[in-house]
Amino acid sequence: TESEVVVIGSWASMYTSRVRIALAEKSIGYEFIEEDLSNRSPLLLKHNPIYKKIPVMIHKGKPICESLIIVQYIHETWKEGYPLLPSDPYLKSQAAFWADYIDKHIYSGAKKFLLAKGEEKQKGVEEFLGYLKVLESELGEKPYFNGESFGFVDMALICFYSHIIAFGKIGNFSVEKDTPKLFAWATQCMKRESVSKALADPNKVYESLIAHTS
Ligand SMILES: N[C@@H](CCC(=O)N[C@@H](CSO)C(=O)NCC(=O)O)C(=O)O
Repeated sequence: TESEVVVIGSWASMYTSRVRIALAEKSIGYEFIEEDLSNRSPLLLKHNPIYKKIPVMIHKGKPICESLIIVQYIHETWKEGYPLLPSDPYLKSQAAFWADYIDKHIYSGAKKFLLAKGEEKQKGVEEFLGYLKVLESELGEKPYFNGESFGFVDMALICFYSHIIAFGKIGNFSVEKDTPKLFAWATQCMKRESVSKALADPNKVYESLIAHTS
């Protein structure tokens, strides 16, 4: 693979979608390699020997791992075009805080109820909705987490949207009813081609989740 930019990822991986959104916002072309995590490729093992996870971005032969770090690398490497992070250090710190909050709570929170039954499941769903409500109150009346324009935190969360819809099917909650502000925000983000082209179909995500959690 001699393309200048290569992404090793998967259609079902929200973290991979994050990188695809960032590259699209910067109009950077790349080669995409679909990884089979049940049978990892030598390329993945070579370029992410520590975590053996996707996504990995390979730029001029050198690997960058961890989706938020990849987005920051893209921001710093391709300086022209759409800004992926605020230039102000304080605003950048707040964006990093909320992206970190998302990565600490959203997927791990969902896993609590995806595999649970009955009382445990209900408790897990309430806890998960609690994390979404914290994000909802952080969003407040702003159109985007970063304020007036789509930015780093928006990218960090919207990549989960198809999964959150699928989680709602399993956990019997509705984003539209339970977190209406997030629903309105996501609907707005989905109008961006960079987002709509990167996210998996929620039904496909749902099918793969129940296949893996039944
Ligand atoms: N913090 C990392 C998480 C990547 C990840 O978990 N990727 C998953 C696929 S997406 O659900 C993965 O590679 N899982 C394989 C494994 O956990 O072994 C990031 O932001 O890039």
